[in-house]
Amino acid sequence: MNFTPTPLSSSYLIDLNPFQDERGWFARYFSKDLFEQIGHTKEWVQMNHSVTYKKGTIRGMHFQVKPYREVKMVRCIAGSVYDVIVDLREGSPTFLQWYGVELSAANRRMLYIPEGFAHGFQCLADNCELLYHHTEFYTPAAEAGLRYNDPLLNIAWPLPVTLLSPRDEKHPYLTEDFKGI
Ligand SMILES: Cc1cn([C@H]2C[C@H](O)[C@@H](COP(=O)(O)OP(=O)(O)O[C@H]3O[C@@H](C)C(=O)[C@@H](O)[C@H]3O)O2)c(=O)[nH]c1=O
Repeated sequence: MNFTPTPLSSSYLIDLNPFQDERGWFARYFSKDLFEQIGHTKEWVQMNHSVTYKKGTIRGMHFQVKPYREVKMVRCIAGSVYDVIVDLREGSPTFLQWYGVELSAANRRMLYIPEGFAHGFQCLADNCELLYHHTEFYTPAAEAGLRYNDPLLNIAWPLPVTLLSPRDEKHPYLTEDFKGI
């Protein structure tokens, strides 16, 4: 595995190093010792899988607030998505900056998302599948979200939006006095 820091501190793009032979390939995508080198010491307590049917659909932007903030690691195993994170850490030098990257079944990249970030993605193809690893349990009372099109974030989504969940249509817009999570 190769860990490449993104412009938002403590978040990483992770590339696999597959062993290839005539049968196919084999790759490790988590190893406690290697992840400790990037400061990851928590346990994954939940793993989720989503399928999104339609190109252009957005899911996000989601996060959990204290004391249920969580690290997430995401990986696309079918299709291709534009994956976006937003730094919501109070006092961070990159507060409210976003970073986007294509994750696909073909490039096998993963994104490591520290606590204090919002996360979302747009499907670049039909039938995209994502795997998520979480360090906290799903806690509906701690769930929160940002609007994908918040003018204070100005995220450059690559495609017109074809579908959003009713919940994602209703997240509040940020205000100038937002101090972070
Ligand atoms: C996120 C989540 C949802 N659910 C339930 C609640 C709801 O009935 C149904 C669908 O939930 P949602 O509409 O919130 O799913 P979705 O909009 O796909 O939420 C996901 O979005 C991406 C961007 C993320 O980063 C994920 O962590 C997660 O927040 O699944 C769980 O049981 N466990 C979970 O961990």
